[in-house]
Amino acid sequence: MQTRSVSLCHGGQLGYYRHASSSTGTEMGFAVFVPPQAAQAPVPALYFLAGLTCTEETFVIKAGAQRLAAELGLMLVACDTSPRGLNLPGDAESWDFGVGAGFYLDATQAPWAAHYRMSQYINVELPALIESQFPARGDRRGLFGHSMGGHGALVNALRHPQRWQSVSAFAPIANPVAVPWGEKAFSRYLGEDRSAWVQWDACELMRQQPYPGPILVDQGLADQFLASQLHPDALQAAADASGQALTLRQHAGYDHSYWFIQSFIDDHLRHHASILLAR
Ligand SMILES: N[C@@H](CCC(=O)N[C@@H](CS)C(=O)NCC(=O)O)C(=O)O
Repeated sequence: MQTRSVSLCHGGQLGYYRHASSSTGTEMGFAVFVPPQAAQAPVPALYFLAGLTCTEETFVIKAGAQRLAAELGLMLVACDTSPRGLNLPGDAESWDFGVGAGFYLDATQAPWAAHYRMSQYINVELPALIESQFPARGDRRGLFGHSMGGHGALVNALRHPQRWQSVSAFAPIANPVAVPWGEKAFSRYLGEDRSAWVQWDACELMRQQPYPGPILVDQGLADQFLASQLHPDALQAAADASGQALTLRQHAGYDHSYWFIQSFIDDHLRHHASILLAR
């Protein structure tokens, strides 16, 4: 692991790092905010998954999460949205597929399957690295994200509830099998057989087996992607059908941007803290 920079922030420490990832076969960047409480004892870590076109820097710079994380005693971890630097055919032709658009799944189709293994990365490799290099508890992890990363948080928590003790999402792509972003990515990463897609769709997974805890989702009603790509109504229907405890809050006037995230980030940190810091 290589340290790019470390800065004091709200009494804690914000660092940017790089490492050679065995999941992706590339160098991956990530950011960690260590709250001041970690000087006394290991703290819970809350992992953020960003949306299309973002990097590990986006959340750190734009969400405004560090102040309250420092107060609550939560570590924050932000990772990149895909492998980079591979130059696979077609990986840089569009902003919603390939570089910056890994969808937090494990691809099964060539040439993506060898490198686009973001689910393995966020579920296994990154927590192992974080818990060996930082004062993070291995028994209290939270997962949240935005848009493509909201999809990533929901599906990975639903698939691995034993790894993630809390989960929430901002404007998630809630039903990717039914929208253009999901269809484009899944048909290439997972192949044309749609039966393989359902294992990476939050609505489908929730109907099979609800997540064993409450889920918080915030959605802006002026979000430019709401009708075409996000489908929170499908998530609510899946929750109703499966008995999932879901708090879906819809906010008039808010769009898809980090101004929306910044406006509700405190509620998400408190949601995770209420679970991860409970005795
Ligand atoms: N590049 C796209 C927008 C992509 C986009 O909105 N990405 C969202 C996630 S889906 C984001 O968080 N962008 C980074 C930002 O707002 O800082 C466009 O030009 O329309």
